[in-house]
Amino acid sequence: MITIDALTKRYGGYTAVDHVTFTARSGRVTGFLGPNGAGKSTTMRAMVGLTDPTSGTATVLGRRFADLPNPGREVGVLLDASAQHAGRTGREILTLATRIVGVPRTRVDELLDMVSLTDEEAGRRVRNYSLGMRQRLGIATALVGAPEVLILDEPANGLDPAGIRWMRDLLRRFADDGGTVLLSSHLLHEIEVIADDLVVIGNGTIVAQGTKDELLATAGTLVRAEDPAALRAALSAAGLTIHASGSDAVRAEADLATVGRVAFGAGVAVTELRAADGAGLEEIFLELTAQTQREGVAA
Ligand SMILES: Nc1ncnc2c1ncn2[C@@H]1O[C@H](COP(=O)(O)OP(=O)(O)OP(=O)(O)O)[C@@H](O)[C@H]1O
Repeated sequence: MITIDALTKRYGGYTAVDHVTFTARSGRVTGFLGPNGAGKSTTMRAMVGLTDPTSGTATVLGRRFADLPNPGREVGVLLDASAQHAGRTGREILTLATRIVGVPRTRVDELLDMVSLTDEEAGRRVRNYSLGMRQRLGIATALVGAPEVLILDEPANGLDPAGIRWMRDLLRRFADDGGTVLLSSHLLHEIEVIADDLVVIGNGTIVAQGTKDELLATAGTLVRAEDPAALRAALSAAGLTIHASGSDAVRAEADLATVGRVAFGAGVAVTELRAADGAGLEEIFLELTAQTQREGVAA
């Protein structure tokens, strides 16, 4: 379990993280989601003692990271897959990690197997690794001490679709065995298939959190009609909050039955009616974090 309580980090007059509070629970994969510069890395660095909070606390398994007796046995950390020594081979890096954490060298082959790096790949220097291979090696390094908690910053970066599926299965098994997983991403699609819970950060503050299912439910209903203007008018007249979705569809903040009834009552012929699901969640994410989007995405 990871507990973040009113965590604030200021750099001079700039507040990078502002009273952030959330919990990543054991047995769950928690996705930490936010656009570039939202404060994800700063929060994660504070969790593992690399950044001193200005105020507030971050604890892992009930203790500050610095107070854990052998952190490598309790918490696996991957903050930057490119931070490994480029001149060492993958096997050398893992062997060193086993010595630091204090586990038998035989663990290296188990780990290589776990992250699907072949013997030949493990013998190459890291400077010749693709980003995806670096991520696999980084995840293997995080797993060296068979920790209870995993903290991974953008671990899906550089992974191809098969790699993302592999990581999802690995993290799922880890959580199903009772582990706690916190992983960050600025891409909703990467995280929504993996995460059970979501914490959304924008501009240094938490803008939404809950189970993925809860957040999906708030995504509402996607509806399309032959006459979009009549549909919008009917939904608005019924007091529903609506958002444009694509060129002519509408996302309404209401359940399927309500939206269907309103359209039927107004005599509007509907051509599509479904739960807004992932696409809706993406819109919510963009709306919630709109102020922090450099590209100025409209809410
Ligand atoms: N050492 C520092 N000094 C000053 N500002 C910093 C420092 N570290 C981070 N920041 C600022 O704090 C804000 C949050 O940065 P952070 O790296 O936590 O964001 P992020 O959500 O991880 O973004 P990304 O998805 O781009 O990695 C940014 O505006 C960043 O410029």
